[in-house]
Amino acid sequence: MGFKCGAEPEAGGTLMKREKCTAIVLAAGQGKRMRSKIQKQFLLIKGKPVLYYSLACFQKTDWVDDIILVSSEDSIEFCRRDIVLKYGLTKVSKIIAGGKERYDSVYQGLLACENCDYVFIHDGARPFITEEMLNRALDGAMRYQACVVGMPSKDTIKISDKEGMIAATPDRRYVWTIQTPQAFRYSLIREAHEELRRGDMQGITDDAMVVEKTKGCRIKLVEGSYENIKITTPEDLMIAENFVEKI
Ligand SMILES: Nc1ccn([C@@H]2O[C@H](COP(=O)(O)OP(=O)(O)OP(=O)(O)O)[C@@H](O)[C@H]2O)c(=O)n1
Ligand SMILES: C[C@](O)(CO)[C@H](O)COP(=O)(O)O
Repeated sequence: MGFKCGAEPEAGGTLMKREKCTAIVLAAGQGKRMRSKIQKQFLLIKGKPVLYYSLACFQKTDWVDDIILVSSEDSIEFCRRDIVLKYGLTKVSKIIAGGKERYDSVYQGLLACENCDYVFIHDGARPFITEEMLNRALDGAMRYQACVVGMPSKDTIKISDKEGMIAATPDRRYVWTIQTPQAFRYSLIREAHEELRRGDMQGITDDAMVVEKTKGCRIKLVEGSYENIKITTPEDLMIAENFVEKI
């Protein structure tokens, strides 16, 4: 153990033949903000489950070797029968149970990886990823060990104090809203999660934060897309219905 951040960017490009790339797709959340009886990742957009779309993108991307699907314990059988088998998602090598928090589900996914060199961590609630986006993220991870997709903020961002008063206005040229997938060299993200789990995971909302807090490596930002929304509240589903026409 003891991952060292690369001082200089490594050459990006294609994976070497022996290098293995695994996608961990998270679908173990409760979807409380969606206020729906069915977990939001299983709701339908144009007749197919939200979760299907990102799995299908990893499936068709040549250099993704396998997919680990993380679901809640009682949805494993549904995922196997009604998503993986139904849509012929042959790269899904394991369907495992997640944990209480998102970072617990990620950790279970990391433990399930076998002989993995690079890993994508992706929210199953973000259906609109593309192969180009995966390419940019992997290229960034190969150069910098860690790379996340996001988009420059279209809005002016304010930081508030505890009383709800404006405390600061960051320079918008440097403000990004962060999405998934987030791509990492496997050894880096596995060690980072293990280190932080020995300490305080409070307030951890993405995987880049885990690396920031433990390893201090520079993490590359690349463009995702403004369509790469996370299905979080009911109106997101209506927006998604429009985006899916373009796939
Ligand atoms: N314990 C958890 C929590 C979240 N997730 C997954 O992480 C992604 C992003 O999380 P979020 O949108 O917050 O999903 P939920 O936790 O399901 O939503 P909510 O916070 O509204 O309950 C989703 O694909 C969700 O299924 C997970 O696998 N395990
Ligand atoms: C990982 C993430 O999707 C990046 O935007 C986001 O942080 C997940 O947050 P949530 O609290 O689980 O919605």
